[in-house]
Amino acid sequence: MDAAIDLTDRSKALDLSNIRAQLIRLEDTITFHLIERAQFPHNKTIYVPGGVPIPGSDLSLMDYLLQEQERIQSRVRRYESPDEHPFFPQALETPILEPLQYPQILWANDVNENETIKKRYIEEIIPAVCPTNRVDRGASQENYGSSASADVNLLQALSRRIHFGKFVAESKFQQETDKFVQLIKAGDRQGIDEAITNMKVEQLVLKRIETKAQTYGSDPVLEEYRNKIDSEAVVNMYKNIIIPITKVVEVEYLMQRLKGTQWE
Ligand SMILES: O=C(O)C(=O)C[C@]1(C(=O)O)C=C[C@@H](O)C=C1
Repeated sequence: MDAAIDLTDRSKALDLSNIRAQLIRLEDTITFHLIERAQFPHNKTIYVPGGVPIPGSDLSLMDYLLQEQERIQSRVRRYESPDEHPFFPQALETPILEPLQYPQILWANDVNENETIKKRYIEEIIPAVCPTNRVDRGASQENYGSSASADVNLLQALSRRIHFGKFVAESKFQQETDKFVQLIKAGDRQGIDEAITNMKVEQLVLKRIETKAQTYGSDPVLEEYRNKIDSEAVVNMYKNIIIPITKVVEVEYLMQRLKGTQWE
């Protein structure tokens, strides 16, 4: 089954089972990128502005690489796609490719949780996945570039997964419009949060991600390559960071959903 979501077809893009299939596929991407990152030490220096001297920039090495990656990817339309959100909007350039015509799927909104995602990534995810109490004491200068490259891949995948919450929210709004209009009009963020929450689905996500971290994180043949990634850290990351921020995206998207509509 090809689970890649078709953003050129509105009804498919808003079908909740298609959206969830996309979230499931992104779990694989995130798990594999985590395994890539976890083979290197924490390398704290790459997250500190000026920690690694960069000619003409006082950004951290990771921010520098992320910004430059976004700049070049903007040229091939990455940020025209409604499921992509930049960390450095000011770095984006006019695409060299012709614009694509996407049907309107999402309502106009300016929700972008990337600052929060990056902060929690640096402060919580990386220390849990790449602990400093290793034999290398958490640093190896020769892996700075590789570590930052893995970070960029991971942050982009996490951002995509989390901002898919907008499609989930739009789909739920379509399903239960009257209920959401009332909650949104009342400014009831907590009520919206409760209405978009599905504990059963969350439990399934956590169970599945644990199995994936354990399975993908161990070599099928070589005993010494077991537990390439701490599955408990991965489950906690989903439970405490990814799912909660996805819900913030859903709630904040819905809070803007009535602008310019008949319900405003
Ligand atoms: O699948 C959904 O319905 C979502 O809203 C996504 C998600 C998640 O982040 O995985 C978030 C909130 C729900 O409680 C369940 C799952």
